[in-house]
Amino acid sequence: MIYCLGPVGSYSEKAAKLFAEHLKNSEEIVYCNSINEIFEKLEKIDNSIDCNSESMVYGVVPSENSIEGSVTLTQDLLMETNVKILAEIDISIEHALISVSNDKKTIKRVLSHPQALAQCRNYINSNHWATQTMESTALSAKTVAERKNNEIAAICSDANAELYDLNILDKNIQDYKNNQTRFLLISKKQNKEYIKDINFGIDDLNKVKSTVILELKENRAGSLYDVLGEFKKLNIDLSRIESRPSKTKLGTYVFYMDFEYYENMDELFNKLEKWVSKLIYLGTYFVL
Ligand SMILES: O=C(O)C(=O)C[C@]1(C(=O)O)C=C[C@@H](O)C=C1
Repeated sequence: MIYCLGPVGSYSEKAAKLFAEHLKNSEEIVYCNSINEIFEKLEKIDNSIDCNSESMVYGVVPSENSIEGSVTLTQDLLMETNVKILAEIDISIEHALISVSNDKKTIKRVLSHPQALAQCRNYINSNHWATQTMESTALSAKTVAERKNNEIAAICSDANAELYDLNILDKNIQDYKNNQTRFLLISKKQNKEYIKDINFGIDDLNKVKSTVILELKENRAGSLYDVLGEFKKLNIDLSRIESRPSKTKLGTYVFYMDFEYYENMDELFNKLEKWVSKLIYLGTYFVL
């Protein structure tokens, strides 16, 4: 079973279907109303079941977009809940404008997920439309269909036009044409060795990476440098470093780091422990 942001027609559903192709017995997709709900559902699960079990429960969440950057809610919930990352996939996002109206001139307000509205900011501003945020792009399409109002339109994938019987008024409307969102497959599990549990049919370790969240012990000159030095000494290539507020005090941060496969994580963690007060290991996982 895979929890993802619904309803039918969301980009998260598309990601969930792609992940499902690699998972045994996990074709069933369960639609949630929000990203929070996905994490809440996973948190409640008994984590003693093993990854190959038919009852394994997964979640799919958006983590990062090429125009807007991090999906901060997902980043925060990764830190605050006890889930692990099992795989990652990047999806091309092409937004369309859809409505019950078949004339763009009647539109006064556009509905969508905040990430999608932000990805189309210039387009929306140039048309002088008001905006309304929704929990997902597909929910905005569903809402537009239900309200039957010529003045509102949804920003979502063009597939929603057929799903909700609406007209496509414009296609490929995001401000930068090459728009991609990264999605994560997550589950609740303690085991450090997921990579051995799940068979994604990938042997290439170049397609494996790890993510940790670190909080520095001290705020002094060179404390981040010391942490980065441990990666350098072990010759581990970092692919992302991002800071988020620690939420304990203004001006204090935690660091999210993605890095290439390294066979001895305990060795790395032992070295990092000297410099960090918190180390959350989010997993070693496949890039599909
Ligand atoms: O609303 C959706 O369809 C989603 O799956 C969410 C989401 C996101 O949160 O980034 C996914 C892809 C797009 O970047 C816009 C919205």
